[in-house]
Amino acid sequence: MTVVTTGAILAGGRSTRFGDADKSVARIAGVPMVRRVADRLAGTDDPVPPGADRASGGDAVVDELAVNCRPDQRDAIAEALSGVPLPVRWAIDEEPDLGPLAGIGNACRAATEPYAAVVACDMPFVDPAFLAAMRETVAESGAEAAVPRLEDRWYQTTQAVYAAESAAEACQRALDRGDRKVLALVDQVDAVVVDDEAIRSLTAELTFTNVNTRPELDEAERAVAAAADAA
Ligand SMILES: Nc1nc2c(ncn2[C@@H]2O[C@H](COP(=O)(O)OP(=O)(O)OP(=O)(O)O)[C@@H](O)[C@H]2O)c(=O)[nH]1
Repeated sequence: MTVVTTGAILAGGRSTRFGDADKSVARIAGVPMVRRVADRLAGTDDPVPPGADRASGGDAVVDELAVNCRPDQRDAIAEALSGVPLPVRWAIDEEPDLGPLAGIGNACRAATEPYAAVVACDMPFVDPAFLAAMRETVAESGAEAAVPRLEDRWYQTTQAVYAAESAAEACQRALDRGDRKVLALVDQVDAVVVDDEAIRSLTAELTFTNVNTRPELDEAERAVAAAADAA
C-alpha cells in the first residue's frame, strides 16, 4: 500500500460532551481512542467492526505521526501511544482552545512529509485505505487537499488529506484575520471534494464515526467486542 506520509492526529479539544475526562485517552475495550487511531494508521490495529472497510492489521499508511494537543494532555497521550511503531512528533498548541482549524494548522506545521493525513482522535474506526486513496487523489491532481463531503453533511475536514505546508499557511492566514471556522481551510486551499459517490466507492460511512459522548463510547465498545468475537 502507498505510504500517505504524516498521520496528523487531532486531540486538542476539551471533550465537553464527554464529561469530566479527555476522550482522546478514554478506552474502548481497553485501548485508548487516540491509540486506536494510531494503530489504524500504523497497521497494528485490533479487530474492527464490519464496515470499517480494511480488515484489521495491514501495512502502515503513514510513516510518522504528528499529534496535536495541549501541553497538559501530552503525558497521558504519550503513554497511550507508547510502543506505536512510528516516530511521533508533537504539535503542542501554544495557545489552547482556538478550535480544530488551529489544531490542523499546528499538526500540518509539525509534519515533515509533504502530505498530512489528518484524523481526529475520536474516530477509532478510520479507514486507512481511504486516507491512502485521498493521498493519491491529492498527489495525482496536484491539488492541495482532498476533503470528503457526504451528502447533507459538512465537509469532513478532520478526516482529510492536505498538502501540509499549504494547509498550515492557510490555517494561519484564517486565524490571523480572526476566522476560526474550519471551513475557512477548505475555502483557502485548492481542495478536491471527495463526494458521496466517491466515498461510497472507497470506504464505508463507519470511517467517519466519531465518539463524543459516553453512550457513543459504549456503542463503539459493543461494536469492537462483537468484531473480536467474530474474529
Ligand atoms: N487544537 C485544538 N483542537 C481542537 C479544538 N477543539 C476541537 N479540537 C479537535 O478537533 C476535533 C473535533 O472536535 P470535537 O469532536 O468537537 O472535539 P472536542 O471539541 O474535544 O469535543 P466537544 O468539546 O465535546 O465539542 C477533535 O479531534 C478535537 O480534539 C481546539 O480548540 N484546539
